[in-house]
This record gives sequence, structure tokens and C-alpha cells, in this order.
Amino acid sequence: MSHEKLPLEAFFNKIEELKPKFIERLSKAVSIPSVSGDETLRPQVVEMAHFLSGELKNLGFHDIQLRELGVQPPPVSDPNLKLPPIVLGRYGSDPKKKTVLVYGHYDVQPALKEDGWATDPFKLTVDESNDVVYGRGSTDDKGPVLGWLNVVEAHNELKLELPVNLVVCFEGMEESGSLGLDDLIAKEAKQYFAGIDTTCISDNYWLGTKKPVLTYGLRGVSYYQVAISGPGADLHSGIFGGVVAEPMTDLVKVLSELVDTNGNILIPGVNEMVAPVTDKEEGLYDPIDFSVEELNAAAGSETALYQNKKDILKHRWRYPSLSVHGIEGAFSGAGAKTVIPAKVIGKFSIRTVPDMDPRKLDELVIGYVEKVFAKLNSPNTLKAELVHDGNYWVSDPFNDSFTAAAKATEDVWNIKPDFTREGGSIPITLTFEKELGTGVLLLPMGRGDDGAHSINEKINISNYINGCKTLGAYLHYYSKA
Ligand SMILES: C[C@H](N)C(=O)N[C@@H](Cc1c[nH]cn1)C(=O)O
Ligand SMILES: [Zn+2]
Ligand SMILES: [Zn+2]
Repeated sequence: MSHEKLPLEAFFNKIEELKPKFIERLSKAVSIPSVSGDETLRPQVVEMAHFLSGELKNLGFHDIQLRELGVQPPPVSDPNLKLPPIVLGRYGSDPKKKTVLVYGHYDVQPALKEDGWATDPFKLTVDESNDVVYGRGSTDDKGPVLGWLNVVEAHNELKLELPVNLVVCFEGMEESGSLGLDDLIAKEAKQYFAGIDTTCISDNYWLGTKKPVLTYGLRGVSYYQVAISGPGADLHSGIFGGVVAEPMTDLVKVLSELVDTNGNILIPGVNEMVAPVTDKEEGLYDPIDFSVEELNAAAGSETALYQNKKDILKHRWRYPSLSVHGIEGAFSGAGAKTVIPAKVIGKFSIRTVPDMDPRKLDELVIGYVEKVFAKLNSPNTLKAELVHDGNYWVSDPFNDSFTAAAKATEDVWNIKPDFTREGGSIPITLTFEKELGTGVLLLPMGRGDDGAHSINEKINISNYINGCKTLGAYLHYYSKA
């Protein structure tokens, strides 16, 4: 069924015309290594907040605030480390218009050239002939955050009124658990965020590479660390090997008992918390455009654990998963260093789904890790703890905001979007829904093969530019809903 189209050609053309400027804006943003998980890069995260507030000011936003959140809670190496500020701003305050809150994050995942990047991760590399720009944050989430600013700029240039009041909320700790933001939202629900009609987040990805999606669910995440310490310092393995208990050996044993090689979580009680699949839900997977080939292409390998679409989607969207991420303190460089590390910290996370209770999960995980370690009878010491967590979120996509986004997507991409859930997490989503009492829409810009969190992260230029058109068209359709 076709919908009544709004006359948005002039806006779309202006976005096209401003493409070089928008790429330049993204280039500046990517050049700031705002890695929230690396304490030594905290000044650069703060610099990114200032960059954004400067851009907002130039575009005519008002009531711009950089809200401080205090010091970062443990575990953290520097107990005085300040959290990066939340950037707030408004564009328009017409009581006759609807007000849309847009949220995004200006921090990024770590990235080193040595990880295997073909280019400098913090230098936007433009490959126009292949329709791609590469750089950390290009798709997650600097491209989409700047998309909202680009929409305002196109309206300014056209002297076209923005059809809604816009409120922006950009944070610098999303990749590290959104620490401090819950409290700020609760505090500002009836202050800065009063009168918000709906919330839109552009911070996830299409499922594949061809079809746009609108997203109505996210998995949560609970991130843990297990520290095992023994010797007073790193030791020579020729002198001490075989005569002292090695923390690394203990840790490898503990980590090996969390999950099996088929992805089954081995911690008793975890799978039992998962809500059963309903008959209604079974039918939702069939119409979704996705395949095992697309999964393999995005992963760059033929290592899928499931060979059919439905199982893949269920395991990405509605079952938990446990991933082991790394070991701090372990030797990981080139060469053959013969060291016994004195203290190693294993890191793993569990993606959570309805109806998992995060506090119950902590108890199960930490209790299990301690039990497995106790069975080793090791003289070393273990400390297992939660680093950060974020809620899962599932909503009803049948509302004005999703309808407006579907129309906008169809106008720009000439295809109706699929309605998807996301395997990743945006910890703050549920808080917006609960504290502001608004619906939340996830309106992604990038593709499923963008390599978010990976090496060679990219965004297709067409996704960046058409994504800006989609965000702007969404505001227009929503204003009329
Ligand atoms: C989907 C979103 N763009 C994203 O990447 N979220 C992160 C959030 C997170 C939580 N702890 C660490 N990162 C993710 O899903 O990993
Ligand atoms: Zn991310
Ligand atoms: Zn993100």
C-alpha cells in the first residue's frame, strides 16, 4: 500500500549538495580518538564533547549544556577519573510543534592500526569510487550523531523550518556502560526533557547490506572481569615454571568453563531465565530478509554456528550469548617472551534477553566462577566482579513514530523496511522509555557489514547521505502524525 508522500525533494537535494561538507564534518569527528574504555584517552573523549557543542552552537541550537557526571565508579585504575559530560541542546521551542529527543554517543571502541586496520583508524579514509569511508566511529556512532546535525544544517541553508522541536542528548560512555546517564535522565525527566513526545536513536545497523530496517528490540549486556593474582611480580618461566601456581593457567581453566564451542552458556541457571519463544514470535522471522551467506560475508568467514536464517536470528536477537573478550596483563605481543604473568584479568560479557534478571545473573555468574576456581585448589587469589551492565529492551513497533520512520525510509530507499531486533545493546534505551514515558524508535543508518567494533570500520557514503535524508524525512512525517 502506498502512502501520501511529503514534498521533500528540496531537502533531499540540499543533503546531496552538502555531501562534501558532511564528509568533512565526519572526518573531524573521527580524528578525535574518543575511546571511553581507555582511561588514558579520557581528555580526547571530553574534546569530542566540546567539538559537538561547538557544532551545535554554530547550527543555532540553544540551551546547550555540558553536564558533568562526577567521577567514574570502580572498577577503574584512577579513582579520580571524571566521566565525560553529557551534551544537551535544543533546536526550536515552539509549543505548537511536537518535540523529538534524539540520543547518540560520541565515544568509540578502542582501535589500533596494529589490530589489523588497513588505514589509520582515526583518520577518515574516503574511497568515493567504492562508496565507502573508513574510520573508527564512522558507523558507530559518529556518522549517525552527525546525521542529526546535518539535517539541521540542510534546513538552515534552505531556510526551511524544522517541523519539530529537537532536543539532543549525546553521551560519551555508551561503549562503557553509559555510566551516570540513568541518574541524569531521571533527574531531568521533568526539567530539561519535559514535553518530549518521542525518542529516536540512530545507533545500530541494518541486518544485511541491502534492505533498511527499523528496530524495536535490543539485547542487554552484563560485562564481567575475573582477576587472578599470585606472584609479587612477573616471573622467569625457566626459574619459576613448574614450581609456582600460575595465574594464567587458572584463568584459562575458569574461562574455558563459561561457554562451550557451540555457544552454549555453561553457567547453571542462566538459560532457565530466558522467556520461552511464543507461537506469535515464531512467525516474525520468516519475512525478514537475511541469510547465512550474509552472516558469513559480514563475519568474513564461513564459521556460522547455525545454517538457517531463523536459528541465526533467534540466537542474535532473543537468546543470550557469552563472549570471552580478552585477558589484561597477559603477554600478547610478537615474539616469544618467556614470562609468567603475575596478575591476569579475564574479561567476558553476557548479552541478556527477556526475562533475565541482571542481579540474579550477577549472583549466578560470580558464584559459578568462584566455585570453578575453588575446584582448582589453587593458592592464587581470585576476584570476580561486574564491570557494567545495560538493560535489554523490546517494544511495540505499531505507533506513529515507527509509521513515520517507515514512510521516510520508503521515500529515500524505495523499499519498505524490515522490522528487526538488534543483537547489540544500547544500555540507556529502556531508561528513556521508562523515565520520559515516551516510545523509542531505533532508526539505523549503517549496514550490517560495517564492522562496528571491528577493524576497518566503515560507513557507505550512500548510507551516510541517505541516512541523513531518512532522519530528516522522519521528522517531517512524525510532525504530521
Ligand atoms: C549497538 C551499539 N552501537 C553498540 O555498539 N553498543 C555497545 C554497548 C556496550 C555495552 N558495553 C560495551 N559496549 C555494544 O552492544 O557492545
Ligand atoms: Zn558500539
Ligand atoms: Zn553505538
